[in-house]
Amino acid sequence: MQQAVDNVVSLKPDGERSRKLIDIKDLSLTFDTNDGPVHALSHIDLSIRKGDFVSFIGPSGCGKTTLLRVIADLEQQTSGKISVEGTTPHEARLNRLYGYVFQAPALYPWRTIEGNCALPMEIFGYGKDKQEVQADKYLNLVGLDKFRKKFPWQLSGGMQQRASIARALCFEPELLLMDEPFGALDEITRDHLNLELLKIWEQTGKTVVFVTHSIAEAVFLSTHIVVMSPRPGRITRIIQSNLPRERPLDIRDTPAFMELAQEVRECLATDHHID
Ligand SMILES: Nc1ncnc2c1ncn2[C@@H]1O[C@H](COP(=O)(O)OP(=O)(O)OP(=O)(O)O)[C@@H](O)[C@H]1O
Repeated sequence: MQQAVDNVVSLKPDGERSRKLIDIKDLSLTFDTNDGPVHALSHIDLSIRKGDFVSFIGPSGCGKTTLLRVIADLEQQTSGKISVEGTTPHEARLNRLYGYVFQAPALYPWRTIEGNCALPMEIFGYGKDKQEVQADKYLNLVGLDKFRKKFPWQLSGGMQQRASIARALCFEPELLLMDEPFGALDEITRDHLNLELLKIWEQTGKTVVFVTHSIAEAVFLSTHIVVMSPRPGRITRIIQSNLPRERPLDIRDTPAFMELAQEVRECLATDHHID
């Protein structure tokens, strides 16, 4: 059964329904390859409201990254419609609506952490002073203020990933698109960055779309969990979290958390066929 995020209650703290930021209707994407067509996305319907934290979860090849890339205007759909803040993804990109965090931090080794953070702002034509103020603000937010003059190779993997989150935030995009940002990190660092990310989400009120393979991570972070399945890539279920917004790590030991994780696990198992 498919249920759009839009169909479940998504309330702002004052009780009002927040506005739609991403609206996807009957969207499909087929890649033409030498081995024939690959149906990466099939009939996707999804609405994401401002302030939501939405995770895409599903087995390898179910189209999570492709869907994120369509939102980011890095891939074009074959059919169907998508709007981002009421415009095309292309216009949204030109309007600097989103910051994108990749699985690998992708920092330039010859630039300092501060210099890496400043890069998108340079491209967008920010003045030097503004670049400094913004880099300062977001390096502080991710706890890297003391490392601003270091080069990426002088930092741990987790710190590099925090720097790439600061880089994605420093031009104040409304939307944060994150493609398995913590997938390559050890569990302790990952826990720590999950907490940091929730804190940033609370403090900045951003909308986050997050790709993960981890059920625990999806349940811990999200307001909505989008379960996907492959061949063709499609949404099989959208689960709204009933967990409180405030989430210490030990929430994972509560019955409510475990029940939700079990629900996601069952959805994944139902649709996961190994060929
Ligand atoms: N540029 C491309 N050209 C051809 N096929 C592609 C391309 N990009 C992705 N695919 C295919 O589309 C399908 C969906 O890929 P995608 O990377 O979105 O899946 P995913 O769920 O993110 O997988 P993973 O969890 O392994 O990262 C896969 O079958 C993949 O091989």
